[in-house]
Amino acid sequence: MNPDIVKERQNASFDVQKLTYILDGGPEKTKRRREISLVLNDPDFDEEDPNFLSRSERYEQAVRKSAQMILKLREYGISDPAEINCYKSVVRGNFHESLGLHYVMFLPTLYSQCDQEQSKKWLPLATSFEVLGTYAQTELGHTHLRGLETTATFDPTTQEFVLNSPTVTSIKWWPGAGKTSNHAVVLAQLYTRGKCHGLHAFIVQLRHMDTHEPLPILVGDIGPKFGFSEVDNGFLKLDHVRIPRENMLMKHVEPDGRYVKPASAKLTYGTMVFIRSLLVGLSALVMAKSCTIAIRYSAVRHQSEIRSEPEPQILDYQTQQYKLFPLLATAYAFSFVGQYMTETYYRISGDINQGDLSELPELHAVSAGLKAFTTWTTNTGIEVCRMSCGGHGYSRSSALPDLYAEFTPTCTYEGENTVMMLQTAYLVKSYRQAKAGEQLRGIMSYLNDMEQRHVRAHPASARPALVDINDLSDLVESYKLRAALVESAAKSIQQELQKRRSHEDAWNNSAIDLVKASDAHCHYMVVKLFTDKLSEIGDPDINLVLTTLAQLYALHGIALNSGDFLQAGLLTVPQMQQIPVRIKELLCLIRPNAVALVDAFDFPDKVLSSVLGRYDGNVYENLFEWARRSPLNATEVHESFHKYLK
Ligand SMILES: CCCCCCCC/C=C\CCCCCCCCCCCC(=O)SCCNC(=O)CCNC(=O)[C@H](O)C(C)(C)COP(=O)(O)OP(=O)(O)OC[C@H]1O[C@@H](n2cnc3c(N)ncnc32)[C@H](O)[C@@H]1OP(=O)(O)O
Ligand SMILES: Cc1cc2nc3c(=O)[nH]c(=O)nc-3n(C[C@H](O)[C@H](O)[C@H](O)COP(=O)(O)OP(=O)(O)OC[C@H]3O[C@@H](n4cnc5c(N)ncnc54)[C@H](O)[C@@H]3O)c2cc1C
Repeated sequence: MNPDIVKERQNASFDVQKLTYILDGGPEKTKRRREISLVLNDPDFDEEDPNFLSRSERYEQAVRKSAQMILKLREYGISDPAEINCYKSVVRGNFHESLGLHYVMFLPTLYSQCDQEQSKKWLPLATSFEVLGTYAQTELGHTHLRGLETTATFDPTTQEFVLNSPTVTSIKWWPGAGKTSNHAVVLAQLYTRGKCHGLHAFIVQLRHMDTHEPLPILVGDIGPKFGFSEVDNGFLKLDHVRIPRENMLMKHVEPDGRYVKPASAKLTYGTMVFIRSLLVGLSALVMAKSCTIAIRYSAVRHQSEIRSEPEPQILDYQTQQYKLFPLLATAYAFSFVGQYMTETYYRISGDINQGDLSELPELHAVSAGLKAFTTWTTNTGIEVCRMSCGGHGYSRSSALPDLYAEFTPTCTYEGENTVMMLQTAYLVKSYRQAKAGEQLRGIMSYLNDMEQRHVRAHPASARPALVDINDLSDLVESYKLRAALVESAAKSIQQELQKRRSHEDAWNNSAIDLVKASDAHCHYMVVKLFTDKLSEIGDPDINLVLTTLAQLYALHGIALNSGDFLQAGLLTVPQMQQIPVRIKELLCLIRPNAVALVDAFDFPDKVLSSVLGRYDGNVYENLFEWARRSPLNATEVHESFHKYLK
């Protein structure tokens, strides 16, 4: 064990184990997660470091691993979805799996959209993996749902739908598992009795069940990408492919071609809401991994000098702490927000299953906004962690390049982030309702008293100083009032309308304000949820260290967005000047606990797969060992010498 890291752990002021329990949701859950993590010792999962393999080899290794996972899940009798998820995230490490789409999109779509008869037919096939599925929605030319071109036209004479990609732009593009799957949920515009009824979901068989040969359908892999090398993102061109009427999910077409309206057309989009909710938790997980690597490495790396003494640990540099500790605070904040998002998703989708759709718009708005907010922040955070590790952060042995490459598409897939932020229509609508005197409930209720508070541009000196910057509840209140930026967005729309612009143009001309408002709303939610969580934590040592992190998260966010807080007169200039001073004090308070705080995330070394982030801190000897395994070192003299240089 590296002596620096040993010393760091001795300095901790709290019980790391107890904090792990809080993150997991209780000691029982930690125990079970650790039991599941024992799978890492299973020799059937021994594998080559993917960084040393070609794309095809990586795909093959991933398929083998996916198949092994299925067998092992059966062998160990793991069937609870949360446990399956835990098991898989341990085995997957920092990479995706080729059967990922089957689990996260194909199966959930079947679960939520099959009627009884369809469930009877498809669920046994899909849960036994005879049917391997993907989710084919995006097209070469469009992602916007109303713009999708693939059609499904009902033919009452044969009781079939005819699926067609009429143009190049209508070819399905991106769905994972182009080579792996034999079925797809295809999203297509439904036509019956000559009328279009919008987007609906259909189950389409793509390949022969025994030979895996494609049916008369063009299907394949779209080629190498920035990351996602284990995943065969695919293309799919349907040329008048016929499927039985029963393959339409939720069965909205009667045998005579009559269309039966669903309770809400948006139920077809439910799987996206599910994944967006999951991505909030994934952001927390990846931010936590990145911080673990960068902070442990910063504790064992010595460089340069502060005083004329031996080289200090780089974690002692104030600038290093300023790079990493706000991200550490963010990892904790997002972990609690991830827990909230999961609970909210299951609560509201439970109500939806019971026929109560009243909270669907809020679930959509919150999951879209938090997905965008947390993935954007994490995406930037991983790169900060990588650069804070200097040159060694650039080596794939650090895992940080892979974490970035695998994570960055979360800002794009499942709804491009700007587009998701623009789903703030709900916020503006809520604002208008509140203004008209309606009492809002839930997370939007803060808009109820906006008219009284009138938060808008004010000379800061003209307002009383409302805020004690050391008081978290005051900071939450400030974020809440800043979230009233929605008022500016609503006003911008109003001004545009007064200029006789159409509603659509008024919206587009206010889009920057809308995204800002949405961002401010999400930021408020994160600060509030982090602060609320503190009241649940009884252990005084843990409460203290998490309060310090929550203060750092809140103040750092204000420092980064000082213009908003000053403009709205929420903080005075002298208060603003105190914030950097307080941030520096908080960095000093966090410093002795930094390693313990990342230890509490409890990532096994094999899951982190990072030489820099090793628990024992023995970085240098293992970096050397890793480099020696590079395929270029397989022979002392590379064949290119004989071919070209000699
Ligand atoms: C420590 C913590 C541990 C936690 C561990 C967590 C572990 C997690 C493990 C695994 C994680 C999963 C890993 C994932 C790997 C996944 C691999 C990749 C998957 C990628 C798959 C995809 O990308 S699939 C394709 C996705 N495509 C999109 O998202 C398209 C985006 N576009 C849209 O959604 C829509 O076009 C739009 C919303 C932008 C517009 O909708 P529409 O076209 O209908 O137009 P309107 O603007 O008119 O909207 C009408 C109306 O409907 C409302 N609305 C829209 N969408 C919804 C919805 N989904 N639900 C409810 N309501 C909706 C909209 O707000 C409008 O409302 P109005 O009231 O009429 O204004
Ligand atoms: C790794 C990966 C896996 C994927 N897996 C799947 C899958 O399994 N199944 C599937 O169906 N799809 C999948 N996708 C596709 C993914 O869902 C889309 O790429 C995503 O929804 C974004 O759409 P787009 O690529 O068309 O981007 P575009 O919408 O073309 O975005 C390009 C730019 O235009 C801007 N823009 C677009 N519309 C607006 C607007 N209304 N207002 C303001 N700005 C706008 C965006 O902000 C962005 O800056 C995957 C994508 C990736 C990268």
